[in-house]
Amino acid sequence: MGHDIAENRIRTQLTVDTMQRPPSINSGSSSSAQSSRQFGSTREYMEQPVSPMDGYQSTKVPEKTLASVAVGHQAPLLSWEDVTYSVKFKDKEQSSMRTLLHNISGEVYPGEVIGLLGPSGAGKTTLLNILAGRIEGGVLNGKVNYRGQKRVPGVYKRRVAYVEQEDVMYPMLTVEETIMFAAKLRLTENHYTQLQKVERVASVMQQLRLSHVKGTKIGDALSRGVSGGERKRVSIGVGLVTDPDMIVLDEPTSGLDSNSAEMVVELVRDITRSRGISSIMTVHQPNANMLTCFDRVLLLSQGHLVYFGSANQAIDYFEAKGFPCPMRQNPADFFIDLMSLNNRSPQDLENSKRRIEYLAQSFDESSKPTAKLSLSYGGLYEQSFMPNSLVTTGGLRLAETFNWGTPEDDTPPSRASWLYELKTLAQRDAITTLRHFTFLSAVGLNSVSVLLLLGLLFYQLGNEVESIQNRIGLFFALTLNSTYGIMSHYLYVYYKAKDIMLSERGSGSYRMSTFYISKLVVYLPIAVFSSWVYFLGIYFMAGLQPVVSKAFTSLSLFSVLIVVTLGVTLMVGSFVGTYDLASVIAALTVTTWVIFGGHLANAGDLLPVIKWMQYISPAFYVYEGMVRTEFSGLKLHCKENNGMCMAHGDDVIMLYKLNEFTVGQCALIVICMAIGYSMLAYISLRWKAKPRYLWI
Ligand SMILES: Nc1ncnc2c1ncn2[C@@H]1O[C@H](COP(=O)(O)OP(=O)(O)OP(=O)(O)O)[C@@H](O)[C@H]1O
Repeated sequence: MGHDIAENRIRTQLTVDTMQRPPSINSGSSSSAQSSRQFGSTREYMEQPVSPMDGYQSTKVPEKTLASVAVGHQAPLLSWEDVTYSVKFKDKEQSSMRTLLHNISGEVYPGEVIGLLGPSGAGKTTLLNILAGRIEGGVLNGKVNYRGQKRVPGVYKRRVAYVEQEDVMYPMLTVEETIMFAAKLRLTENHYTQLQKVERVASVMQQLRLSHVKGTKIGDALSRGVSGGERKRVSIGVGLVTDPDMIVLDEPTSGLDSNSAEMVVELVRDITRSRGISSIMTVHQPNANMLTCFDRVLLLSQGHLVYFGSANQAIDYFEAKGFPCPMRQNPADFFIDLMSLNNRSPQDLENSKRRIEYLAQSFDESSKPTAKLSLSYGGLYEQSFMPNSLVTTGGLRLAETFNWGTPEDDTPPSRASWLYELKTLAQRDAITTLRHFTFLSAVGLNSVSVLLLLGLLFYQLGNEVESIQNRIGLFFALTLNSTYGIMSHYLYVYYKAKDIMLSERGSGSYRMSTFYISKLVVYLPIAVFSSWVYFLGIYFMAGLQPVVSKAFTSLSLFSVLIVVTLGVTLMVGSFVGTYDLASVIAALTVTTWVIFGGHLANAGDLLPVIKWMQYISPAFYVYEGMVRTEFSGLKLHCKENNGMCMAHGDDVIMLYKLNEFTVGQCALIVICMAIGYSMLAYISLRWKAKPRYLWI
């Protein structure tokens, strides 16, 4: 019912537009009406062969012209000309270039909402990413101007809010916290007081109708949170809180029911108009109501621009081309059908290819006169291009009153200070980590189970000769467990955080260094303190030497091992693209450390060709250091009939050849490794996570 009303609204609007259009423009319409075919359904006429010239003579001035001149004296916020994008395409035999976008031109004005529509694979996301400055790889040609000038990446990415298809947010934060942290990170403390940020967050939540769920967690597949529509609105809120010039949304309606989807699109339209910003969004299959929210639609098919103008007039335009929209059909469905390849038979496929080719070619021809005009900045359009009775949308009208200032005024928004940024990120990391129930449970369970298992297994070892093997085994078990435990727990949470960082850094939210250090600041205390719990518990349960300095030395060595392991975990996590591969590499690394840790093979008896691996294993130094600390000065009880008795712990050290380094040297080497691996982790992160976007 709602859709029928919307379709009628579009059609009614269409009638008004047609009546108001200047005679020169209307003439095309009337002649085309005669030439348009009369088929029962969209499908039927689409399967008919189309002559490339059929309807060509009746081409009207495209709506792009109308929309461009509708804002006559207003310069576009963003304009793009002849954008062509190709990627390397690997066939079985050879690799060649495949062009995904062909000479796409257009522009968006302040206060305007543009819908990017087309069938799957048409190139919508590709074009959107190019316009948002988020395209990586391939060859990009053409021109994109922001406020009439070439885009400056550092400025542009902070002026444009990009809402990804997948909502990348911390599930444990509430709606309010999510938007508040975005405000804290992206609104500098020099320009905005805390109160102003709070007010701004409240206003964004109100505008996006999120106030009633401000205390609800975002949630994810594992924990319940806000609804899909609300989550999408939070993503939009994160972008809006910085007051961007433009908001770019990739499939904001995907996965939402039609009511929620409509609400999202309507809100974007309202915000665009009330704030005088611009919006561009891809929508896979908008219903008729959503279509009315777009000031203009940009229709893509097979990487070609097929139409760019108002949705109302698109129906008329296509009718002029010989493709009337069947009554009662959702115009958006009609557009998509018109632009889709029909694979039902080779003949259908051929016909649909020719139809798309024809539509692309005829739009390209008819839109040429305005392409250059739309890229000019600040200048007045020629009055002769301006029809007297244009139907402008609310958004476009609002845009006329919007004043940009001059491009020279366009200084980049300043950044928060390094310390403030670190404090904010660490605060956010602390909250998200402490609310991460699964993670904390895993860490807690590991500590308690290791304490109980090893504590009971090696309970009160005593000073008999048999305790030598048990002591050695205990130190091996401790190094093994701590390294495996750290890698498995922290690698996963780091990957999740890295995904969010990559998305947030795309908008220039914060520095890589603050992200990395905040992770260390939060992860290290949790990792170290949780390991102390079981280390000290086991130390006393096993009855190791009750000397404070020995307990302290072993604990310190063990703590540094935790730090090194965390450093290596972050290094693998930073360097390797996927979690699956990283977890395999991490497991392999720990296995290698443990194999060469000095326990499984006698430290002094390794072949020279592999002995070097011992020296890169932190487990080796920590193991040697702990064994030396425990056994030095230890008196063992020899039984009378045991001729091979070792009465002193130092003999054990000699027997296992764990006397290559002093305890102090072991500690120093592991501390250097901890610093080295942590730095390598940061360098890997900078190198691998550095965006390599193409800019034109
Ligand atoms: N990096 C790439 N390498 C090779 N092909 C690519 C690459 N990126 C996109 N494509 C191809 O380009 C075409 C357009 O992709 P794009 O994601 O822009 O389409 P879309 O219109 O957004 O589709 P959908 O609505 O299904 O998301 C598709 O055929 C896709 O497979």
